[in-house]
Amino acid sequence: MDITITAIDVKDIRFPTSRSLDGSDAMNPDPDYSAAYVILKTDSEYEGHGLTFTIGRGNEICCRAIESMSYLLIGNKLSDFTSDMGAFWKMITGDSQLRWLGPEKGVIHLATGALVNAVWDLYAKVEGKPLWKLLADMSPEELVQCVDFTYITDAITRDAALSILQKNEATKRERVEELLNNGYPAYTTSAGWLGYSDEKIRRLSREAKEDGFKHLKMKVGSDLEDDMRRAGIIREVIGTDMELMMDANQRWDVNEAISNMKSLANFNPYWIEEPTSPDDILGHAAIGKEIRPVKIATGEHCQNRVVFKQLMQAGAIDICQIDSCRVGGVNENLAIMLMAAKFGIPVCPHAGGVGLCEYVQHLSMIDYIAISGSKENRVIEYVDHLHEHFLDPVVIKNGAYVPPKKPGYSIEIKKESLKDYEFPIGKIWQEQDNSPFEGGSGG
Ligand SMILES: C[C@H](O)[C@@H](O)[C@@H](O)[C@H](O)C(=O)O
Ligand SMILES: [Mg+2]
Repeated sequence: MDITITAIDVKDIRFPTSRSLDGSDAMNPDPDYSAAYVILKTDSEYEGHGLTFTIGRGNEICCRAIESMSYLLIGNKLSDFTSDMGAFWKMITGDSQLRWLGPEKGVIHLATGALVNAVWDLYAKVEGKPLWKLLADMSPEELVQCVDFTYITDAITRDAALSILQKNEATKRERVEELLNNGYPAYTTSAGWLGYSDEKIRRLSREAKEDGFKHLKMKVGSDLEDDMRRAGIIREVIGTDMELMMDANQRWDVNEAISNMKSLANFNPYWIEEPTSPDDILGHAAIGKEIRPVKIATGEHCQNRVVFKQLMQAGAIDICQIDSCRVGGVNENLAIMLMAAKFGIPVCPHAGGVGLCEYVQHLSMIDYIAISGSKENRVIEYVDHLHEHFLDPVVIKNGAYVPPKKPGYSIEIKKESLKDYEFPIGKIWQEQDNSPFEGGSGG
């Protein structure tokens, strides 16, 4: 079937999560989880949905960027894109006037992520498959065709990527079966938000353990004494057979990160995430040298495959935290996961936010099936917020993501939620208490 993209709807969707301090960390004390949300309309019954994640104010800027890019899609047939997904990606990031705003970073790249993912959602729906399966059914040649290797050939060539995929081809089916039986392991961040009281942290840590999670992440980076006290509470509840990860959300300078992690090492952290600026490749390398065996994790603010490449080349990261829509969507994440496989670095995606869990499960699954071929030392972040707004929400069983079965990229938000949470006209934002203009969450 061939369909044409006829129009693009963009919506500014915001959830007032700052009221309960869900998602709070040392850098971001009051996030309102938000989505610059896009719907690709077609001349058929199919729609492609996509979003990029922000934490509130400025979400409208992402929406405007998506609108500015939409002319690149409208009027095109889906098959114009799907016949060569790599060329599609080069086209959508290649408009010279729009590219000037990045290139391939910041708001314009967040907008790219939303649009690229919406095209993949549409493609998967038309093919009647969940995205992970659509990718799993591609031959190594088809999968490698989705990747734009511009700027990364010094780390991975098309041929090197192809041989990684070919090596895994014969055993792909076994891993699909294994995934369907056991799912993909998750870790939880739900217990560790910085704004939560000690009682709440204690209760949620206990629940995480009872729910079968083997890894839990806490926030650090506000005050060292406070971080140590909270780490002590969590360790007391989860014991020593669960891994504890720490996330500083870019709060520290390089030397500060080293000295604080020397103190926090007493709690045996598995990794420290975003210890410093996401752009500081040499800084991450320096921190890693001083604090290993604690691992260095980063990626949720890593702007594109080029920075990931350098982090890997410099031996600056031990854990690669891809983000589904910070970079340019599925295609660029395939490039990053292929590089990670080449460098032997486990991919543990950033999730949570709104819709990020729904998205990244598909990416980790294709990583396991076709790229790294392994689940060893790999976990997907899981956060228990806002899933009720999705038509095909994630399912977690025994601390693992259950592979989605419905066609698409699992990112479609329910119509009523799109209406109620649209900023500033939706009913949630019209209620006085939530108004950002009245001393509410938006400040
Ligand atoms: C503001 C957000 O909730 C962040 O704290 C969150 O994305 C976090 O860094 C994470 O790793 O989940
Ligand atoms: Mg983080």
